[in-house]
Amino acid sequence: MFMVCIERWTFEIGNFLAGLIDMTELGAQGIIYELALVAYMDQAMEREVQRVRQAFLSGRSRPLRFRLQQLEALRRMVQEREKDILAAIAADLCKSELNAYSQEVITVLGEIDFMLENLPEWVTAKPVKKNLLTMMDEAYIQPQPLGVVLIIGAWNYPFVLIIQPLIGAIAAGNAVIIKPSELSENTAKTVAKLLPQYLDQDLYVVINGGVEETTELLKQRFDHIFYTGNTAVGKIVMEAAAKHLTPVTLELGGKSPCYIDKDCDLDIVCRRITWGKYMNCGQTCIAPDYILCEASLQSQIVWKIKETVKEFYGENIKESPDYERIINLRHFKRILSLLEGQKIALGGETDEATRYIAPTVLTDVDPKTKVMQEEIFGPVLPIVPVKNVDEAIDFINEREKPLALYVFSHNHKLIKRMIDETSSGGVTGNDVIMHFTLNSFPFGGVGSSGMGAYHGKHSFDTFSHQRPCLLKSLKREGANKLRYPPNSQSKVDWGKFFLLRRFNKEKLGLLVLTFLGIVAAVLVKKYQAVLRRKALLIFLVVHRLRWSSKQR
Ligand SMILES: NC(=O)c1ccc[n+]([C@@H]2O[C@H](COP(=O)([O-])OP(=O)(O)OC[C@H]3O[C@@H](n4cnc5c(N)ncnc54)[C@H](O)[C@@H]3O)[C@@H](O)[C@H]2O)c1
Ligand SMILES: CCCCCCC=O
Repeated sequence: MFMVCIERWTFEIGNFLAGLIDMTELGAQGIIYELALVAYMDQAMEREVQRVRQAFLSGRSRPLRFRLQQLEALRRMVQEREKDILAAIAADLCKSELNAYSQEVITVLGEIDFMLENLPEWVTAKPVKKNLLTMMDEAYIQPQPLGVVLIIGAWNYPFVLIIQPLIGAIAAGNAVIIKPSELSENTAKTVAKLLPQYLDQDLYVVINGGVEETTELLKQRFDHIFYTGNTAVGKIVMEAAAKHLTPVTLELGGKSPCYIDKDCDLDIVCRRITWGKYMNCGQTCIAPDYILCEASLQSQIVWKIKETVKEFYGENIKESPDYERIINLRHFKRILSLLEGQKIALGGETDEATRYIAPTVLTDVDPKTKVMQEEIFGPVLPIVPVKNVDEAIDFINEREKPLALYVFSHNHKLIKRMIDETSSGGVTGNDVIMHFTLNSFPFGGVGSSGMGAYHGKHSFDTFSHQRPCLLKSLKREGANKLRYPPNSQSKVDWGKFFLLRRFNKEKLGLLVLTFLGIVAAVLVKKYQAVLRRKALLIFLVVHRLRWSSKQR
């Protein structure tokens, strides 16, 4: 109905404009038709967000029992439809089902189990310390859902990057709109098909689409936006969120450095780096982006990575089920352009038809070249020689704060120093990627690699409002006189005493006396009858004794 109206309106205005601005009738109508489509999409998005908001306002996402049921249903979905999910990821990234399971499904199942186990404790109100003014009151923090949350996912781990934040948002009692990446379209379609079969259809909704749809979606009002993707779009998301003062979590990227100290076991170091760098064909947000080491280590590192690549992927890497492909031609060409003018010490073979790029290492890389100016997000590993750890630290600190930092050394003090003197979203010493797997850690960036964090309890906190609740009684009004006008020096002094904890002996003595007086008054009131009986008895005994003595 709305569309029909828009079309008629388009036709009229189009004709009018064609005459007015001397354009062909068709051209003007075309422009207006486009505008009308945008308006239509805008309305459709608004209606969809309204529908989800109504569901949230019904209150049914809040009870603990409901949240646990939905998380259990999500777990059932992952278990029962595992084949569909793995097939979709495989189709998007040319990934084996075993790898898709280990990299995405295990993480999701682990996160759901962790939530189910801990949620009953997390949702309960937590009492807080009180001060002298509130010691008779009830004071606690009650975590509450934020409302309607928008989750925008990236394509490189297309399942876990939308489902893991969804778990946190459900656990915290929110309604959720999920916008998967359009680049991993098979996973996007599968999630859109499966979620409504298992979860509440009005509270948790998938909206698929590209930049245009996301732009329209971002015009709507949300209570939180959780975005995963590149830094440039992160800025667009934050700008859109600012219009409604919506808080954001931005899970972005960056160039994660990897420093190799000469005091280490290079065989082990290179095996770990090879695993983390070429997993998912280098398309991992926390993959080591480049290596910093002394120039003399380069040739050994190249040799050992070469041996490990052979061990992991065999002689014919293209045939390996463990080696993925680049997501699309645009990214394929972008990565190839980073190789221009570089010394390729390993790999470099490519095949455009299958978007294959071999595991590649570049040596003696000049920091001013293109490969060191942007996040690589592909299987290319530059080695930048530095003189020592001091130079490595300076190198890192002169650049944007990365999402991850890796340091390899037998020297524990050197690792600690590197941690103390640099900044990054997270750190793993003597390994790569692994800090992502520990759900007691907050996962997120800092500076240009992002803001906010998630995983486990950190997800629950991200999607909750920590609401301070103070419950006072309508009695004890006398004590409140202190804060009511007219103010006086004495009131300020008492305020200082109660709130600043600067104990003034004189005032404290007075307070103790007052307190003892109150205790005495209470005791007297409580034991009034007994005291009266005792006093009467004493009086009678004394009287009787005096009377007896007089008789004698
Ligand atoms: N920190 C993390 O957890 C994490 C995880 C994965 C990827 N990343 C980072 O993400 C980047 C790769 O992802 P990507 O950005 O190529 O993914 P992408 O192209 O899938 O984009 C991410 C999302 O943003 C939306 N989007 C794209 N352009 C937009 C626009 N102009 N306006 C509004 N929305 C838009 C897309 O529809 C998609 O849902 C890398 O930098 C990587 O390091 C970070
Ligand atoms: C082992 C899974 C790593 C997922 C990292 C997410 C960022 O790309």
